[in-house]
Amino acid sequence: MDGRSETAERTGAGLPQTWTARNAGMPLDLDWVRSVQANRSAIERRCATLPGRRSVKKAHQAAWLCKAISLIDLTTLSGDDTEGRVARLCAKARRPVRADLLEALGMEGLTVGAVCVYHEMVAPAVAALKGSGLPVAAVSTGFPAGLSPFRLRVAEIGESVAAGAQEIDIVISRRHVLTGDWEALYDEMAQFRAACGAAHVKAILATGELGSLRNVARASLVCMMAGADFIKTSTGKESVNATLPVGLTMMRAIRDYHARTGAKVGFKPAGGISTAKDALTWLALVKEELGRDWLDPALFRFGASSLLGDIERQLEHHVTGAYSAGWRHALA
Ligand SMILES: O=C[C@H](O)COP(=O)(O)O
Repeated sequence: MDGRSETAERTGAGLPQTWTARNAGMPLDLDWVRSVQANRSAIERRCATLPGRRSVKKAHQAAWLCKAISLIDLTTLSGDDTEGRVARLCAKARRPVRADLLEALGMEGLTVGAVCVYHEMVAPAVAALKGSGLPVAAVSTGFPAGLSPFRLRVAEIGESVAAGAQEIDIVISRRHVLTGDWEALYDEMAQFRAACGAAHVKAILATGELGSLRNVARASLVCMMAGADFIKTSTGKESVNATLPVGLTMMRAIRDYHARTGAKVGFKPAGGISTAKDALTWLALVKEELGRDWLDPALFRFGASSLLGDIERQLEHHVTGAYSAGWRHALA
Protein backbone atom coordinates (compact mmCIF):
# COMPACT_ATOMS: atom_id res chain seq x y z
CA MET A 1 0.00 0.00 0.00
CA ASP A 2 1.58 3.36 -0.96
CA GLY A 3 1.57 6.38 1.39
CA ARG A 4 -1.25 7.98 -0.47
CA SER A 5 -3.77 5.17 -0.31
CA GLU A 6 -2.63 4.18 3.18
CA THR A 7 -3.55 7.55 4.65
CA ALA A 8 -6.87 7.64 2.85
CA GLU A 9 -7.54 4.08 3.92
CA ARG A 10 -7.07 4.83 7.59
CA THR A 11 -9.55 7.67 7.86
CA GLY A 12 -13.12 8.37 6.90
CA ALA A 13 -12.22 12.07 6.71
CA GLY A 14 -13.65 13.89 3.74
CA LEU A 15 -16.70 11.68 3.48
CA PRO A 16 -20.04 13.49 3.34
CA GLN A 17 -21.42 14.39 6.74
CA THR A 18 -24.42 12.40 7.90
CA TRP A 19 -26.31 13.56 10.95
CA THR A 20 -27.47 10.97 13.41
CA ALA A 21 -30.96 11.33 14.89
CA ARG A 22 -31.31 14.50 16.98
CA ASN A 23 -31.45 14.43 20.74
CA ALA A 24 -35.15 14.75 21.58
CA GLY A 25 -34.40 15.61 25.21
CA MET A 26 -36.43 14.45 28.21
CA PRO A 27 -38.22 15.97 31.19
CA LEU A 28 -35.89 17.49 33.77
CA ASP A 29 -34.92 14.74 36.22
CA LEU A 30 -33.69 16.64 39.27
CA ASP A 31 -32.89 13.50 41.26
CA TRP A 32 -30.52 12.39 38.51
CA VAL A 33 -28.97 15.85 38.21
CA ARG A 34 -28.39 16.19 41.96
CA SER A 35 -26.93 12.70 42.22
CA VAL A 36 -24.13 13.52 39.76
CA GLN A 37 -20.64 13.90 41.25
CA ALA A 38 -17.19 14.42 39.75
CA ASN A 39 -14.01 13.19 41.42
CA ARG A 40 -11.48 15.85 40.41
CA SER A 41 -8.33 14.02 41.49
CA ALA A 42 -9.33 10.81 39.68
CA ILE A 43 -10.28 12.78 36.57
CA GLU A 44 -6.99 14.70 36.60
CA ARG A 45 -4.97 11.50 37.09
CA ARG A 46 -6.70 9.90 34.11
CA CYS A 47 -6.03 12.95 31.92
CA ALA A 48 -2.39 13.26 32.99
CA THR A 49 -1.61 9.87 31.43
CA LEU A 50 -2.89 10.85 28.00
CA PRO A 51 -0.43 13.18 26.26
CA GLY A 52 2.59 10.92 26.91
CA ARG A 53 0.88 7.58 26.37
CA ARG A 54 -0.94 8.03 23.10
CA SER A 55 1.43 8.58 20.24
CA VAL A 56 0.62 7.63 16.69
CA LYS A 57 3.30 7.83 13.99
CA LYS A 58 3.78 8.17 10.25
CA ALA A 59 0.81 7.14 8.07
CA HIS A 60 -1.31 6.53 11.17
CA GLN A 61 -0.57 10.05 12.38
CA ALA A 62 -1.30 11.57 8.97
CA ALA A 63 -4.62 9.72 8.89
CA TRP A 64 -5.57 10.94 12.35
CA LEU A 65 -4.62 14.49 11.40
CA CYS A 66 -6.79 14.34 8.28
CA LYS A 67 -9.60 13.06 10.48
CA ALA A 68 -8.99 15.98 12.85
CA ILE A 69 -9.31 18.45 9.97
CA SER A 70 -12.68 16.98 9.01
CA LEU A 71 -13.83 17.66 12.58
CA ILE A 72 -12.85 21.33 12.81
CA ASP A 73 -15.39 24.13 13.14
CA LEU A 74 -13.08 26.63 11.46
CA THR A 75 -13.71 29.74 13.49
CA THR A 76 -13.29 33.47 13.38
CA LEU A 77 -14.88 35.43 16.22
CA SER A 78 -13.17 38.79 16.20
CA GLY A 79 -14.53 42.28 16.49
CA ASP A 80 -12.62 43.18 13.34
CA ASP A 81 -14.02 40.36 11.19
CA THR A 82 -14.82 41.49 7.65
CA GLU A 83 -16.58 39.87 4.71
CA GLY A 84 -13.16 39.52 3.06
CA ARG A 85 -11.64 37.67 6.01
CA VAL A 86 -14.66 35.37 6.20
CA ALA A 87 -14.47 34.67 2.46
CA ARG A 88 -10.79 33.70 2.83
CA LEU A 89 -11.63 31.50 5.80
CA CYS A 90 -14.36 29.78 3.79
CA ALA A 91 -11.93 29.18 0.92
CA LYS A 92 -9.65 27.51 3.47
CA ALA A 93 -12.61 25.49 4.82
CA ARG A 94 -13.31 24.15 1.33
CA ARG A 95 -9.65 23.28 0.72
CA PRO A 96 -7.97 23.12 4.11
CA VAL A 97 -4.64 21.73 2.91
CA ARG A 98 -2.50 22.51 -0.15
CA ALA A 99 -3.69 20.54 -3.18
CA ASP A 100 -0.36 18.77 -3.78
CA LEU A 101 -0.27 17.56 -0.17
CA LEU A 102 -3.85 16.30 -0.32
CA GLU A 103 -3.08 14.52 -3.56
CA ALA A 104 0.00 12.88 -2.04
CA LEU A 105 -2.12 11.77 0.91
CA GLY A 106 -4.94 10.52 -1.29
CA MET A 107 -7.26 12.90 0.56
CA GLU A 108 -8.61 15.04 -2.28
CA GLY A 109 -12.00 16.45 -1.31
CA LEU A 110 -11.11 16.76 2.38
CA THR A 111 -12.89 19.70 4.04
CA VAL A 112 -13.34 20.96 7.57
CA GLY A 113 -16.59 20.23 9.46
CA ALA A 114 -18.10 23.72 9.41
CA VAL A 115 -17.32 27.42 9.56
CA CYS A 116 -18.21 29.24 12.78
CA VAL A 117 -18.83 33.01 12.87
CA TYR A 118 -20.80 35.80 14.53
CA HIS A 119 -24.29 36.57 13.22
CA GLU A 120 -23.26 39.44 10.95
CA MET A 121 -20.87 37.13 9.12
CA VAL A 122 -23.40 34.31 8.57
CA ALA A 123 -24.71 35.55 5.21
CA PRO A 124 -21.21 36.17 3.75
CA ALA A 125 -20.12 32.73 4.96
CA VAL A 126 -23.20 31.03 3.49
CA ALA A 127 -22.50 32.77 0.18
CA ALA A 128 -18.83 31.82 0.21
CA LEU A 129 -19.61 28.17 0.99
CA LYS A 130 -22.39 27.82 -1.59
CA GLY A 131 -22.28 24.44 -3.31
CA SER A 132 -19.76 22.98 -0.85
CA GLY A 133 -22.31 21.36 1.46
CA LEU A 134 -20.42 22.83 4.40
CA PRO A 135 -22.66 24.20 7.17
CA VAL A 136 -22.27 27.60 8.79
CA ALA A 137 -22.45 27.73 12.58
CA ALA A 138 -23.41 31.00 14.28
CA VAL A 139 -22.49 31.84 17.85
CA SER A 140 -25.58 33.32 19.41
CA THR A 141 -27.64 34.39 22.44
CA GLY A 142 -25.44 37.32 23.38
CA PHE A 143 -22.18 35.40 22.91
CA PRO A 144 -19.87 35.31 24.81
CA ALA A 145 -21.42 36.49 28.12
CA GLY A 146 -25.07 35.67 27.39
CA LEU A 147 -26.35 38.58 29.46
CA SER A 148 -28.45 40.47 26.92
CA PRO A 149 -32.27 40.52 27.34
CA PHE A 150 -33.69 37.02 27.03
CA ARG A 151 -36.14 37.86 24.23
CA LEU A 152 -33.26 39.35 22.20
CA ARG A 153 -31.18 36.23 22.75
CA VAL A 154 -34.03 34.10 21.42
CA ALA A 155 -34.60 36.50 18.52
CA GLU A 156 -30.90 36.40 17.64
CA ILE A 157 -31.17 32.66 17.04
CA GLY A 158 -34.08 33.20 14.63
CA GLU A 159 -32.13 35.88 12.74
CA SER A 160 -29.12 33.61 12.26
CA VAL A 161 -31.27 30.70 11.14
CA ALA A 162 -33.02 33.01 8.66
CA ALA A 163 -29.61 34.12 7.38
CA GLY A 164 -28.75 30.49 6.61
CA ALA A 165 -26.97 29.17 9.71
CA GLN A 166 -27.52 25.42 10.03
CA GLU A 167 -25.92 25.21 13.45
CA ILE A 168 -26.35 27.57 16.40
CA ASP A 169 -23.84 27.73 19.24
CA ILE A 170 -25.72 29.21 22.21
CA VAL A 171 -24.21 30.32 25.51
CA ILE A 172 -25.93 29.31 28.73
CA SER A 173 -26.50 31.64 31.69
CA ARG A 174 -23.64 30.71 34.00
CA ARG A 175 -25.52 32.13 37.00
CA HIS A 176 -28.16 29.39 36.73
CA VAL A 177 -25.40 26.83 37.26
CA LEU A 178 -23.61 28.78 39.99
CA THR A 179 -26.86 29.13 41.96
CA GLY A 180 -28.00 25.55 41.27
CA ASP A 181 -31.14 26.79 39.50
CA TRP A 182 -31.44 23.73 37.24
CA GLU A 183 -35.08 24.47 36.32
CA ALA A 184 -34.05 27.88 34.94
CA LEU A 185 -31.17 26.36 32.98
CA TYR A 186 -33.45 23.65 31.58
CA ASP A 187 -36.15 26.18 30.55
CA GLU A 188 -33.61 28.48 28.93
CA MET A 189 -31.98 25.66 26.98
CA ALA A 190 -35.36 24.25 25.89
CA GLN A 191 -36.43 27.67 24.57
CA PHE A 192 -33.15 28.12 22.72
CA ARG A 193 -33.53 24.72 21.13
CA ALA A 194 -37.10 25.46 20.06
CA ALA A 195 -35.95 28.74 18.49
CA CYS A 196 -33.35 26.83 16.45
CA GLY A 197 -36.03 24.84 14.61
CA ALA A 198 -34.25 22.49 12.22
CA ALA A 199 -30.83 23.99 12.96
CA HIS A 200 -28.69 21.94 15.32
CA VAL A 201 -27.94 23.52 18.65
CA LYS A 202 -24.65 23.40 20.54
CA ALA A 203 -24.79 24.45 24.19
CA ILE A 204 -21.67 26.35 25.26
CA LEU A 205 -21.19 25.80 28.99
CA ALA A 206 -18.27 28.24 29.45
CA THR A 207 -16.81 25.70 31.85
CA GLY A 208 -14.01 28.03 32.98
CA GLU A 209 -16.71 30.05 34.74
CA LEU A 210 -18.70 27.21 36.35
CA GLY A 211 -16.63 26.80 39.49
CA SER A 212 -16.34 22.99 39.74
CA LEU A 213 -16.28 19.82 37.67
CA ARG A 214 -19.44 18.74 39.49
CA ASN A 215 -21.17 21.83 38.13
CA VAL A 216 -19.81 21.03 34.66
CA ALA A 217 -21.23 17.49 34.87
CA ARG A 218 -24.63 18.68 36.12
CA ALA A 219 -24.90 21.51 33.59
CA SER A 220 -23.98 19.06 30.80
CA LEU A 221 -26.76 16.75 31.88
CA VAL A 222 -29.40 19.49 32.18
CA CYS A 223 -28.57 20.86 28.73
CA MET A 224 -28.84 17.37 27.22
CA MET A 225 -32.17 16.79 29.00
CA ALA A 226 -33.39 20.05 27.43
CA GLY A 227 -32.46 18.85 23.95
CA ALA A 228 -28.93 20.10 23.19
CA ASP A 229 -27.53 18.34 20.11
CA PHE A 230 -23.97 19.11 21.21
CA ILE A 231 -22.39 20.30 24.42
CA LYS A 232 -19.38 22.60 23.99
CA THR A 233 -16.78 23.52 26.58
CA SER A 234 -16.08 27.19 26.05
CA THR A 235 -16.51 30.34 24.04
CA GLY A 236 -12.76 30.76 23.62
CA LYS A 237 -13.13 34.07 25.50
CA GLU A 238 -12.94 32.76 29.09
CA SER A 239 -9.58 32.84 30.85
CA VAL A 240 -9.67 29.01 31.06
CA ASN A 241 -11.10 27.25 28.02
CA ALA A 242 -10.99 23.61 26.84
CA THR A 243 -9.05 21.48 29.33
CA LEU A 244 -8.82 17.70 29.30
CA PRO A 245 -10.42 17.28 32.78
CA VAL A 246 -13.42 19.34 31.69
CA GLY A 247 -13.57 17.38 28.44
CA LEU A 248 -13.47 14.05 30.25
CA THR A 249 -16.22 15.18 32.63
CA MET A 250 -18.44 16.23 29.74
CA MET A 251 -17.75 13.06 27.74
CA ARG A 252 -18.73 10.92 30.71
CA ALA A 253 -21.94 12.92 31.05
CA ILE A 254 -22.62 12.24 27.36
CA ARG A 255 -21.90 8.55 27.90
CA ASP A 256 -24.26 8.34 30.89
CA TYR A 257 -26.99 10.20 29.02
CA HIS A 258 -26.59 7.83 26.06
CA ALA A 259 -26.72 4.78 28.35
CA ARG A 260 -29.91 6.04 29.99
CA THR A 261 -31.76 7.46 26.95
CA GLY A 262 -30.15 5.94 23.85
CA ALA A 263 -29.55 9.45 22.45
CA LYS A 264 -26.12 10.37 21.12
CA VAL A 265 -25.13 13.94 21.97
CA GLY A 266 -22.12 15.53 20.31
CA PHE A 267 -19.11 17.08 22.01
CA LYS A 268 -17.16 20.20 21.03
CA PRO A 269 -14.06 21.25 22.91
CA ALA A 270 -13.26 24.85 21.98
CA GLY A 271 -10.77 27.50 22.93
CA GLY A 272 -7.00 27.22 23.02
CA ILE A 273 -6.70 24.01 20.96
CA SER A 274 -3.96 25.03 18.57
CA THR A 275 -1.50 22.20 17.93
CA ALA A 276 -1.66 18.92 16.04
CA LYS A 277 -0.48 17.20 19.21
CA ASP A 278 -3.42 18.68 21.16
CA ALA A 279 -5.79 17.41 18.49
CA LEU A 280 -4.38 13.87 18.65
CA THR A 281 -4.70 13.82 22.44
CA TRP A 282 -8.33 14.92 22.27
CA LEU A 283 -9.15 12.33 19.60
CA ALA A 284 -7.56 9.55 21.68
CA LEU A 285 -9.67 10.59 24.65
CA VAL A 286 -12.86 10.68 22.58
CA LYS A 287 -12.16 7.24 21.12
CA GLU A 288 -11.49 5.74 24.55
CA GLU A 289 -14.38 7.40 26.39
CA LEU A 290 -17.12 7.53 23.76
CA GLY A 291 -15.99 5.16 21.03
CA ARG A 292 -15.49 5.37 17.28
CA ASP A 293 -19.04 6.54 16.58
CA TRP A 294 -18.10 9.91 18.05
CA LEU A 295 -15.16 10.38 15.65
CA ASP A 296 -17.52 11.89 13.11
CA PRO A 297 -18.50 15.49 12.37
CA ALA A 298 -22.06 14.61 13.40
CA LEU A 299 -20.87 13.96 16.95
CA PHE A 300 -17.55 15.70 17.47
CA ARG A 301 -16.04 19.07 16.51
CA PHE A 302 -13.01 21.06 17.48
CA GLY A 303 -13.85 24.75 17.91
CA ALA A 304 -10.61 26.28 16.76
CA SER A 305 -9.26 29.33 14.96
CA SER A 306 -5.61 28.35 14.60
CA LEU A 307 -5.43 24.53 14.86
CA LEU A 308 -5.63 23.95 11.11
CA GLY A 309 -2.37 25.82 10.42
CA ASP A 310 -0.33 23.53 12.66
CA ILE A 311 -1.98 20.38 11.31
CA GLU A 312 -1.24 21.45 7.75
CA ARG A 313 2.37 22.06 8.74
CA GLN A 314 2.65 18.56 10.19
CA LEU A 315 1.09 17.02 7.10
CA GLU A 316 3.55 18.91 4.91
CA HIS A 317 6.35 17.43 6.99
CA HIS A 318 4.84 13.96 6.60
CA VAL A 319 4.70 14.29 2.82
CA THR A 320 7.90 16.25 2.09
CA GLY A 321 10.11 15.58 5.12
CA ALA A 322 10.53 19.32 5.70
CA TYR A 323 8.81 21.82 7.97
CA SER A 324 7.70 25.16 6.57
CA ALA A 325 7.34 28.37 8.57
CA GLY A 326 4.00 28.79 10.35
CA TRP A 327 3.23 31.99 8.39
CA ARG A 328 2.97 29.94 5.21
CA HIS A 329 -0.22 28.39 6.59
CA ALA A 330 -2.29 31.51 7.13
CA LEU A 331 -5.98 30.82 7.70
CA ALA A 332 -7.63 33.98 6.48
O1 LIG B 1 -15.49 28.29 19.39
C1 LIG B 1 -14.34 28.48 19.07
C2 LIG B 1 -13.36 29.25 19.84
O2 LIG B 1 -13.74 30.58 19.96
C3 LIG B 1 -12.02 29.18 19.18
O3 LIG B 1 -11.04 29.46 20.13
P1 LIG B 1 -9.51 29.65 19.67
O4 LIG B 1 -9.47 30.95 18.95
O5 LIG B 1 -8.76 29.69 20.97
O6 LIG B 1 -9.11 28.51 18.81
